[in-house]
Amino acid sequence: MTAPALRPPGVPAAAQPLTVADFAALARERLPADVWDFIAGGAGRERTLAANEAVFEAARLRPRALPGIEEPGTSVEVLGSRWPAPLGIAPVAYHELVHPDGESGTARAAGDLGLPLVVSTFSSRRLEEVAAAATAPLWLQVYCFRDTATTLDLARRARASGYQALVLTTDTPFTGRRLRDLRNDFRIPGHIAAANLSETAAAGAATPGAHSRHAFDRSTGWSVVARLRAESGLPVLAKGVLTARDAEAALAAGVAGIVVSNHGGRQLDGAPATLEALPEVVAAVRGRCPVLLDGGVRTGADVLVALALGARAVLVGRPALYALAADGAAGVRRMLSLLTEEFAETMVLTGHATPDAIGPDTVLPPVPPYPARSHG
Ligand SMILES: Cc1cc2nc3c(=O)[nH]c(=O)nc-3n(C[C@H](O)[C@H](O)[C@H](O)COP(=O)(O)O)c2cc1C
Ligand SMILES: CC(C)CC(=O)C(=O)O
Repeated sequence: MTAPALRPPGVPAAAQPLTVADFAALARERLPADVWDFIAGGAGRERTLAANEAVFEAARLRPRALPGIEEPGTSVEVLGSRWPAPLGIAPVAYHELVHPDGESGTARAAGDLGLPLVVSTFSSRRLEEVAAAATAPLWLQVYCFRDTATTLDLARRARASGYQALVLTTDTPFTGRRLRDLRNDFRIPGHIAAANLSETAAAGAATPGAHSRHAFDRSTGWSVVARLRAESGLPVLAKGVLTARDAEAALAAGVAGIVVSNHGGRQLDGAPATLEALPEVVAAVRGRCPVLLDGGVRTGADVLVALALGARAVLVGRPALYALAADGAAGVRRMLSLLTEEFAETMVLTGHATPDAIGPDTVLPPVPPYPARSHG
């Protein structure tokens, strides 16, 4: 693995990013203000955005004295694949917004660590091109378009190019009310494309809010899961489930997995933090499918807390873009390595030799009031 070239000669090793927060600071320095706002921001008053991280920060871990673990095993099995750590990259649109390496760079980095990448419908590289760069599992995230042919075409192309699952986003009949983007009149720059979509389907995608309002199919119901499965032959996960009721509906529709997610606080402002919602969903699912979580995961200890409360694995969204902005594929590689190392160290300090052993007795449940977070 090559070291990231973030450190000019003469700059001490300590100046290297050591945390996701360090990557965020570098990204903020490097990105135009409106692009930063598009990525870092959320919907409405950004209460849910803030809560995602704050609830993780409020969690307390119970240490284990003399744990007697030389080297923990960090790998987990998800949908028949073994991941070296319970960690993957959530679908985020337009990686080229932050670095010319784009999704191909992210896929290379994830592949170097053997960790999965969920490619967004709004990838700035064609899903086939991303597959060519990948060496670890790829899943394709799917939005449902009013033009059904567009949706089904994505499902078929995913199968044809070796993707292992589809991730149906269920919380976005249109994009949330993102005040930063409205105030900035944010548009995706002209040289960056929604590369997976035909010219007709992509028309207007430069303004994501307006595009979603005319292009997304709001009449979509759970029957689409069977349709996507039949069209692609792939397992379908539902992303955006926060309640027992929706978990039941997803299972009844035949999903292979559930991602507890509030879309990084970008949809319903006031929705629970994902870590708050996780126990309700896990209890409803009763082991019938793997439950993943995204939203607010920023450290390896956060990964362990999510596993303790019943997640099989977690996904990170913004951290991938921050790391890509900071140093392209090398940055993403370093960010994923840091999280994996932190997770392994936290396993030892809490006395866990394998992820399966991490149970609810490992954490004291987070207690409000949660610390206030600033999101720039
Ligand atoms: C800039 C940005 C773009 C996103 N694009 C998509 C997308 O295209 N499809 C999707 O399902 N979720 C999308 N998401 C949501 C992420 O998949 C994920 O739910 C969220 O980022 C997780 O929270 P985190 O950023 O705190 O890790 C996006 C999030 C961000 C920040
Ligand atoms: C282009 C957008 C629809 C991507 C998205 O889901 C988001 O910005 O949260």
